[in-house]
Amino acid sequence: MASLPRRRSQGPTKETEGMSRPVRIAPSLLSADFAFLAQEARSVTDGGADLLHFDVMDNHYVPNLTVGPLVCAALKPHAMVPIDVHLMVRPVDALIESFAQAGASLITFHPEASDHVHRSIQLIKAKGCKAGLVLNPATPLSVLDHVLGDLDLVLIMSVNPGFGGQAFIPSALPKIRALRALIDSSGLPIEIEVDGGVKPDNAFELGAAGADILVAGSAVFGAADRAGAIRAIRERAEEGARQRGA
Ligand SMILES: O=C(CO)[C@H](O)[C@H](O)COP(=O)(O)O
Repeated sequence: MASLPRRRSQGPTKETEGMSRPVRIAPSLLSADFAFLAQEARSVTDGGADLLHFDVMDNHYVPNLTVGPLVCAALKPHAMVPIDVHLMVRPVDALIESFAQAGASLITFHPEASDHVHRSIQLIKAKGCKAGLVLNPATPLSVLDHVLGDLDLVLIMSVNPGFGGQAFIPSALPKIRALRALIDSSGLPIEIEVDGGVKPDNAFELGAAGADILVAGSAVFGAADRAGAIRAIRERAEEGARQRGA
């Protein structure tokens, strides 16, 4: 498993003062041309992507149907960066081992889709992957109350899950700020990922709110210059992070 670079949740040190807080970009393959998945993945990793975001939808937990572990395993040899698997399936546990074997580095799931959230998190970690919990727009931060310390990452959905190309839901911003404050006060090295409607236009606000990883589907795969779109999202997000003092 490729390990994800980690950063302690802490303010600027003497060494990092004045430096940009890194924001990683994870293009969502949901917006790629699935007939040419390896080439599509290559186009964004050559363009500077830090992760490949792999959306798994079951037409049950969410109203769409995408791909499973076979496709993830087929993609793995062509993925030059870690694969970030977002499970939008219910139940989740049965698929965790398959995706770990298929080459996922990070697996995220929705608390509403697991009968035993703590057990699902431990299962992901036992299979050697980083574990993340996904919060839908209407899911409160309080679901993190007793599991925050077990997580590597929290994914804030800024659209309702199921489709690419939706409009960003603005209430995600105060939620990201509140989560940033919670994580910073805990001192834990937990990252914040944001998914849905991410574009160069809102990347500054997302970086300023405290996002560490931005998922972008249509804004990257729909751009004539994919490398330019990745660069623009990252640069604006890092400007935002600097403004916040991160
Ligand atoms: O998880 C998702 C939808 O459930 C997608 O990753 C997300 O919507 C990305 O697409 P876009 O950037 O076009 O909004």
